[in-house]
Amino acid sequence: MQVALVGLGVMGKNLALNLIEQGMTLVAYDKNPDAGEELLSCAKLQGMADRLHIVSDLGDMVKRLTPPRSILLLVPAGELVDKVCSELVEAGVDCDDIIVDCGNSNYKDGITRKLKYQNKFEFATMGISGGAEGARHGPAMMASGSEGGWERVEPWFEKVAASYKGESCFARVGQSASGHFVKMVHNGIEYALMQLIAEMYQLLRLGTKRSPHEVAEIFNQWSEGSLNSYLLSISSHILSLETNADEALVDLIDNKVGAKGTGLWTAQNALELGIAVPSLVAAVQARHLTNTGDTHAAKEMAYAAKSTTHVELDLDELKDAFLFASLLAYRQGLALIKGASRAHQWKVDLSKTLQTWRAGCIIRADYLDNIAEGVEFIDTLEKESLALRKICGQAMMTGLAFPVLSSTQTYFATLTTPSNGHLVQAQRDYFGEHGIKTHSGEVCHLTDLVEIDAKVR
Ligand SMILES: NC(=O)C1=CN([C@@H]2O[C@H](COP(=O)(O)OP(=O)(O)OC[C@H]3O[C@@H](n4cnc5c(N)ncnc54)[C@H](OP(=O)(O)O)[C@@H]3O)[C@@H](O)[C@H]2O)C=CC1
Ligand SMILES: O=C(CO)[C@H](O)[C@H](O)COP(=O)(O)O
Repeated sequence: MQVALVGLGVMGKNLALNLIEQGMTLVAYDKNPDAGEELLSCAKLQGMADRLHIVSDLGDMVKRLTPPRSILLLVPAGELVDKVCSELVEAGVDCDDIIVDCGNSNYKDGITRKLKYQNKFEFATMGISGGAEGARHGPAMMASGSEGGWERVEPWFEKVAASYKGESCFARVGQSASGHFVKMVHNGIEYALMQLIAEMYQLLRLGTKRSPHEVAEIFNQWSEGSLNSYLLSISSHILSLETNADEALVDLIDNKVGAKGTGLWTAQNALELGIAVPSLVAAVQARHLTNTGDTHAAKEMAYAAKSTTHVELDLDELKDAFLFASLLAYRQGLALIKGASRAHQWKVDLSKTLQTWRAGCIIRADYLDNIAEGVEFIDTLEKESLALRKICGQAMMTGLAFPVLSSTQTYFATLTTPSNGHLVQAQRDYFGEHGIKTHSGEVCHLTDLVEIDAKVR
C-alpha cells in the first residue's frame, strides 16, 4: 500500500515512521526541507528508509503516487489546510483521490471543505490523539464520513492505531466531519482532567503542606490502582523530577498556560448547542485566568495575596472525589457528542467513540472500562459523590481556586437536587413578559395566575 503525508513536524514525522513500520510505502513532503531530512535520517537509523520517498514539492508527490491516491495532512489547522488542498488540486489530484485532514481542525471547516472540494477530490476528516509517542507507536484515530477511498486506507489505519484488548483504536465514529468534533471534545475532556489533576496537586501542596515529591507519591499510588490514567501518570512523573540543585522542576515553570483552540471550540459549541459542560468550560477559563495578570484590566484591579488555610484531608476521600470528578468530565463530553450528533444527524456511535479512547490517546484511563458499560453507572457511586461534596467544601476553605472541582460538584448537584429555575422563570416574566410555563404545562404570564396591583419599579 502506498500513501502520502504532508507535514512532517511532531505528529507527521512520528506517524510517518509508524506507517512505514506497518509496511506502507510512504511519499512524504514538508515545506521545510530540514523536516524531510530529519525523517529520512530517523528512518535510516531504524532500517526502514527503503519504503520512504521524500519529495521536494507537491507536484512530485502527486506524480509519484499511483491513482487512486491516498494523501494524509498533518499541517497546523486553519488556512494552511486549504492552502495545501489547493496546491494539491493544482498538482493534479483528481476525484477518486482521498485527502484525509488528520490535524486538529475545526469540524465546521471540515463541513465547508467537503462541499468546497467535492468533484475535485474526496475530502475526509480524522482526529488523532497521542502526541509524539502515540503517533509513533499507536495513536487513537477518530475518523468520520463515508467518502470513497476510506475502504483503501481503513485496514491500514486499523493496524497503525493503538489497540486495546485486541481491538483497534481507529474507528469511523459517525458521518460528515464528526471525527473532528469527537477529537475536539476529547481535547475538552483533556483540558478538564489536566486542570483537575493540577487542582488536586495544589490542594495537597498548599492546603496540606506536602512537597511536590510527596504529591507525586500519592498520584503514583493512585495510578497503581483503578485510577490509572495517562495524565495522572505523567503528572506524577513531572512532580517527581528535580534539578541538580534538588529543586522541584515544577518550581521553575511559569504559570501562564497556552492553548491552540480545541478547548475553546468545545466550550463554544456546548454553549451554542445548549448542552451543559461546566467542568470543560471551567478548564478553558482556568487557562485564561492564568494569563490574567498580563491584562490591563487585571493590573488596574490588583488584589493582595491571601494566605492559604491549612486543611486535614482524608486521602481515601480525596481519591474517591478525584475519580468521581474525572468520570463526570467524560460524562459531560459524551453528552455533548450525543447532543451534537442528534442536532447534526451524524449518527455518532458512542461505543465506537469510547473504543478509540481506550489506548493511545491522552485521555486513556483504566476506569473507562466502567464508562464503556454506560455512563449511568456514575449515579450509583454514592460514596464517591459524597466524597466530592466533602472535599469540595474543604478545598473552598483553603481560600485557593478550584474551578474544575467546584464546577463538577455544581454540575452533579444541579442534576441531582431540586432546581430553582421556577424563580428565574418568574423574574423574566415579571420584567419582560416573556411568559412562564407552569407544572400543569400551561404557558401564561404571572398576571394570569395572580393579581399584581403594582409592579416594583
Ligand atoms: N502535537 C500534538 O501533540 C498534536 C498535534 N495535533 C495536530 O496535528 C497537526 C500537526 O501538529 P504538529 O505536528 O504538532 O505541528 P508541527 O508544527 O510540529 O508540524 C507541522 C509541520 O507542517 C509543516 N508545514 C506547514 N505548512 C506547510 C505546507 N504548506 N506544506 C507542507 N508542510 C507544511 C510545518 O513546517 P514549518 O515548521 O516550517 O512551518 C511543520 O513541519 C496540527 O493540526 C495539530 O493541532 C494533533 C494531535 C496531537
Ligand atoms: O491534540 C492534542 C492532544 O490531544 C494537542 O497536543 C493539542 O495541541 C492540545 O491542545 P492545547 O495545545 O490547546 O493544549
